[in-house]
Amino acid sequence: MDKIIVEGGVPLRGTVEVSGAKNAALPVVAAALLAEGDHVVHNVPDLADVRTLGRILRHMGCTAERGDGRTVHIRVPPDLKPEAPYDLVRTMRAGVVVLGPLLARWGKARVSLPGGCAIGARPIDQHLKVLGAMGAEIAIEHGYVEATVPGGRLRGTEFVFDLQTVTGTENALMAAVLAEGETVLRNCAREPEVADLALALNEMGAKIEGAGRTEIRIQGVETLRPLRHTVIPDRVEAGTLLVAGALTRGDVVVKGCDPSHLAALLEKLREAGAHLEPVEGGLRVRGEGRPRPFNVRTLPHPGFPTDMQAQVMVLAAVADGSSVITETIFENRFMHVLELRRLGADITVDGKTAVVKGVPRLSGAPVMASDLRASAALVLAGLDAAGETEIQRVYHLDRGYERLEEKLAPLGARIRRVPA
Ligand SMILES: CC(=O)N[C@H]1[C@@H](OP(=O)(O)OP(=O)(O)OC[C@H]2O[C@@H](n3ccc(=O)[nH]c3=O)[C@H](O)[C@@H]2O)O[C@H](CO)[C@@H](O)[C@@H]1O
Ligand SMILES: C=C(OP(=O)(O)O)C(=O)O
Repeated sequence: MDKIIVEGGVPLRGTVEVSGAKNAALPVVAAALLAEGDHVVHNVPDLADVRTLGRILRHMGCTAERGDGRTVHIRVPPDLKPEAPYDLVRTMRAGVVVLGPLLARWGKARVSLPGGCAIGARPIDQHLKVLGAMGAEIAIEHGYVEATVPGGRLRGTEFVFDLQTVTGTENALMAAVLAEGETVLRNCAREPEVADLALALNEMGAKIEGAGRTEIRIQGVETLRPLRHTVIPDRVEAGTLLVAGALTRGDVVVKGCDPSHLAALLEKLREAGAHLEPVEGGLRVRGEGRPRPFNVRTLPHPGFPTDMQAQVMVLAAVADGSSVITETIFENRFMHVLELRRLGADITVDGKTAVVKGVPRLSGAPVMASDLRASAALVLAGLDAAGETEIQRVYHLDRGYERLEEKLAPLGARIRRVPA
């Protein structure tokens, strides 16, 4: 198991390029299951989760290969085995996004329930409810979702989600595009990744209106053509790099990001005293002195993203005053707190709320990553802490960042990966 070693205290300077979004690439690649033939998806990040999804597709009988660099080629055969096995799905929650397309195109699916997850229970009841409303018959057997569509074709429906779910909305979209008649989905997630998936589906010939809003209308079509799509930039990676620039009192240009996806974070960075300016093709961030304290409440998009909560907590940890951070999306997403305390942070947690009293400086120590964004927070903390921080279990980090250390080192960070 690799670890990452960071020596803190260097203000980061220079330009860094953002990769394609994990959370958009995963459903878009899964959407290939909706059409037989040769699919091409550009700007796909080379991440552990994307490689796992490739393995799931190959298990079904597809081919899925990375061409040169950021392009992925998928061939979907005329017949396949509509199954996502436990051994693959257990390492990644997003494996569930194959369920909608399998039912829509193949009328059958056997998909392992995702395994337990550190950040919360993460049920998939809404996914199953909407697919049931479209006519799928679903049973949970031996840890698998076993679903069939009597008659072979889902039918359009009107459905109101009990809560806004990102992958639930994505599964519903992918199911509805080939269903008979119209589907109206209400209380949908509005994340940019949902809109990107809808764009990709429309490029395949789907008829979706309203993605990115809470009400989405889909007219089902008979068949779709293969994908030709370029994935949007990763707003969470971009956000993490912006925090790195501000935290280290650096001067960093994050190229290739879309500022319109980052509004809630940028607001907080400004409140914390960072200077932000749009530059050609990206955003420039400059940090000066200690951050000012700020309060954050995670919410569905366009609110502050839960996937950036751990990273901004590091900024709060060295702020000149107290900040309050409230996590409303996942019930167990404060696991980085214990490790940040090991680095000298003064944080108390009461239920959904963390009170962070800024200290002048963190001090390096060995720490353990517990989940993806917690790992990113520990890397950030290490960039600023005095001395050396050694982060273990970086396989969590590699689920969502394309060799983060190789993006940070050219900015001057003293960071290295040590293979186990
Ligand atoms: C691959 C991907 O895109 N992952 C993102 C996606 O995860 P994911 O799609 O799993 O997250 P959801 O939006 O579904 O979860 C939001 C909340 O709804 C709850 N819920 C969800 C579905 C359901 O059927 N029942 C239910 O109760 C969840 O437990 C959670 O409390 O959105 C999250 C919230 O922005 C992000 O943190 C993840 O990075
Ligand atoms: C929680 C995350 O991802 P996933 O839904 O893939 O677990 C994340 O990207 O921070």
